[in-house]
Amino acid sequence: GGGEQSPSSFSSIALETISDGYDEGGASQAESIEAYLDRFREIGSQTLAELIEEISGSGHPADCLVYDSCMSWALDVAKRVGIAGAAFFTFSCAVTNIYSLVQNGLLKVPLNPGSEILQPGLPPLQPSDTPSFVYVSGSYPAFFKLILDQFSNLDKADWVLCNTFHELEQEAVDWMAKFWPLRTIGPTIPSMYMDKRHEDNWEYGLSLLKPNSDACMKWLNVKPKGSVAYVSFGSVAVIGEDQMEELGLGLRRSKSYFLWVVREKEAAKLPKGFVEETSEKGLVVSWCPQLEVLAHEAVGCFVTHCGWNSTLEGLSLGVPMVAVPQWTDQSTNARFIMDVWKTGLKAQADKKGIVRGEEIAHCVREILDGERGKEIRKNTSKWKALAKNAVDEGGSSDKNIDEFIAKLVPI
Ligand SMILES: O=c1ccn([C@@H]2O[C@H](COP(=O)(O)OP(=O)(O)O[C@H]3O[C@H](CO)[C@@H](O)[C@H](O)[C@H]3O)[C@@H](O)[C@H]2O)c(=O)[nH]1
Repeated sequence: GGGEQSPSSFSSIALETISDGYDEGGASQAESIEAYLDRFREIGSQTLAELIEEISGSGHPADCLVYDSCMSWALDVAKRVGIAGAAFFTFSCAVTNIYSLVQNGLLKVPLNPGSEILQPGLPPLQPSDTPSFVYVSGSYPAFFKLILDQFSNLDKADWVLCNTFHELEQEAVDWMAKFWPLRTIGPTIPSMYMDKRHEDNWEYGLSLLKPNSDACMKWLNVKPKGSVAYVSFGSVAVIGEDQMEELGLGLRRSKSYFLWVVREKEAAKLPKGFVEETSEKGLVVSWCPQLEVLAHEAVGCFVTHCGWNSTLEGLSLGVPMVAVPQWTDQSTNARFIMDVWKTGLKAQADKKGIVRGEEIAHCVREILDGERGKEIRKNTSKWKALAKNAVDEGGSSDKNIDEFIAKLVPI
């Protein structure tokens, strides 16, 4: 829930809704996150079972329930009504692996701040490279519990699907596949940006907010190739006022053009007069068509919070990244961008956890004009090709999807 725009086109997929128990007034009526999640589990289990029943009466009964891995109760519903269940993980496999290692006790929390983490399926990591729920002990306990609960009944899942591709995360995928029927099926990016096998498939079919598409594309169309830094922090992150100011300073100081997405709710934190004073080189919008923007040749780098979708999009469309992680899984994604895939630079935060304007300007400059930028662009081209191959006919993700579909035998 909570989306401000309704789904536009789902092509062949029909969209149904179920009640989460908060039909009047929405989730904000709940006393706490815990209360919301409890009621969602309780009411959702009933309403989801009813929906599956209803569908069974139609000409196209459900064979399998693919559920967001954070709704572990949905698997119990699938089993109760006698259909297959597939957990869909929307994080990277490395992140999912870290969470599973915490859940089964191999990785003990709180982490020892000084010691390197050496665990199966992962490169050596610093504690601060793990998701914030893990390394900031005691933070967001309700979310952390939800995250660990993903594994509570996972042994009963018929499939574990991950939005990644084998070549990208071989170590984590091979390790986790020892325990679960795990298949990589990503990147789940619309076909026209990848293999182009599905001609109408330009969009996810769901946009969280309404993009200012015309303004963005018109602005980009007249900018030279590789001259623009695209800046976005996704749909959730709440940026501190100090950090916002530093971002503004950095963009002002960097020599490049910038397209900066500042969600409406965040706009009051923009430095006073910023939009007017920088209008020669910058455009600030409340939401943009991100895939279209990343695919535009004017864009030379992506300053990102490293949400997993943005990370995959940047990597698959071949855009070098400046990683400015905020919380949850983003710190892990940032580490992989910088040191494993080598498709970007991680902007270093100061002692207060703030990335200064100087640092942002420096990273953007390095990527657009520096020596390291050249090396990074070589790597981004490589990963772009590998991502496309994975979803194209006969690629690793394509084969996994075929296998999943072939084995869905109606009962
Ligand atoms: O102006 C914009 C900005 C973003 N997007 C899209 O919005 C999505 C953002 O997704 P993501 O990068 O994953 O960020 P969040 O919305 O912040 O995602 C949450 O969920 C992710 C997946 O579980 C986690 O990895 C993140 O840490 C968590 O914040 C992407 O598809 C973007 O293309 C737009 O279309 N227009």
